Amino acid sequence: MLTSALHLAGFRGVTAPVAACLGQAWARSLSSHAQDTNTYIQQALKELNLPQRFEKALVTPRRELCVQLTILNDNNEIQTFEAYRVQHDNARGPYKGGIRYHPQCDLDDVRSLASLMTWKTAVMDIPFGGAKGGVTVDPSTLSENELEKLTRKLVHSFRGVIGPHSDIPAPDMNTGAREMAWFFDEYSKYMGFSPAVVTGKPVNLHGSLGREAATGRGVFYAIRNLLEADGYGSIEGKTFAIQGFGNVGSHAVKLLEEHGGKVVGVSDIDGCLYNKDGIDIKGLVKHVGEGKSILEYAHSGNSIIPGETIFEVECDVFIPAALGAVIDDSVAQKMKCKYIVEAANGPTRPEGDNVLNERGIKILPDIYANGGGVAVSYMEWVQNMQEFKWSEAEVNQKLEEKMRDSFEQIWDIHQTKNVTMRTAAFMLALSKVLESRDLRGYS
Ligand SMILES: NC(=O)C1=CN([C@@H]2O[C@H](COP(=O)(O)OP(=O)(O)OC[C@H]3O[C@@H](n4cnc5c(N)ncnc54)[C@H](O)[C@@H]3O)[C@@H](O)[C@H]2O)C=CC1
Ligand SMILES: O=C(O)CCC(=O)C(=O)O
Repeated sequence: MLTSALHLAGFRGVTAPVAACLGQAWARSLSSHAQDTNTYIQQALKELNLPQRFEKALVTPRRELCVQLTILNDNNEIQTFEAYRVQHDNARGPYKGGIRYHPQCDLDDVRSLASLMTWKTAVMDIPFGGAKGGVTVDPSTLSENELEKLTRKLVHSFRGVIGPHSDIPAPDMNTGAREMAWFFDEYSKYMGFSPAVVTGKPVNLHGSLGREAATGRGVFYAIRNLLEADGYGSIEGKTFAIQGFGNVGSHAVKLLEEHGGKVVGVSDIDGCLYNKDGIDIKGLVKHVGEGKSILEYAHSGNSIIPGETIFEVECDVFIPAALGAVIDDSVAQKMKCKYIVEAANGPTRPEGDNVLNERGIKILPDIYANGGGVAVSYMEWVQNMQEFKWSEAEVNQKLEEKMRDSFEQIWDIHQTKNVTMRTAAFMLALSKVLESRDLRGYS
């Protein structure tokens, strides 16, 4: 595959993609998040010895949709929100990627996340491209009724560019099965029954068994593969610290605990819990499931420390599982772990990445480590298309195989080309996307 990428070095030029962003200037300069992702693309292109002329086509999204959503809130007042769908690349298949509800979500953020999806689906060898969506909203300030109205309005605005064969959304931060059910229902009102328009749906509404836990489960397999390949042994007795205890984080550390791992630090938006002897994760999952804050779990040896000190917790593996761009150079200097496994999207900034590489801290990158979610989303889509249902054991087994196959390819490039695992993963992804573009005759 590397050979085919090198062969592509001589291939004809690539078209400037079609991009249309309503309401915001298309040509505005890229700021932090998107530029960070582009830096990693540039590093991999250099290692592949591919000409820089590929860069523009690979970093530029093919389409951007920016809309304003208006809802009548519970007090009968009008509220408006910015929403985005960025379709980055579809050379390998329909656009695919989650929808995030977050107060700091903006176009730059979504651009970066959409690009990461293109590379992630390629690394995971799933026949999809990459996209991402987001709404600038703090969902904790809205009632369930208001969130439902917002989600249905989103479908109304996006329905022209999404579809089971064109662009398939999924959950991301602050969205889950409930929002996906509203999404499926609203889209089906316009287009007829279409369960495959969105993945991550409730199991009783055409969702896949295993999808809810899939990203965290994939992170668990990723850690296991890494420790084994690097000769560091099994998960048993190793220590872990995690930022983020939502869908991805909680499922990942629950499995780590079940396999003998000791989770010494857990942080979320409220703060950080620390216990050098290991936090009882099973108990914490139950506690948080009852709607309580992790900080109310400060007993039996658990102490509360400031949220940002999670990065300084001594452990074998640190898992960022919340927001992007949290590990910059100054945070990277303070980290006391042997490995970082990126469950979040884009948690490490390039300058932080450099520091960590210099310090010998090994990073398993997001485009592989959190790829379990989209892998099982693909399985959900396949089941919807076939009107068939697989057992949870079948789904988990296929996920485990996918995580192993992709890891082996990344590890092989990492070892043979003497590059970081991040660069190896991007080299793998770029070569696949470029090959598809070539085969399709993009010029
Ligand atoms: N849900 C999915 O299937 C996938 C999610 N991801 C990524 O994983 C990450 C987490 O996503 P989810 O678990 O789905 O979101 P979630 O909304 O279920 O949980 C987010 C967690 O992050 C915490 N958090 C938010 N802001 C924080 C801050 N400033 N400091 C510390 N903690 C903070 C929240 O308290 C919560 O525990 C995101 O980067 C997302 O893009 C990646 C692949 C798939
Ligand atoms: O499940 C999916 O389709 C995409 C999930 C996602 O947004 C991600 O992997 O970052």
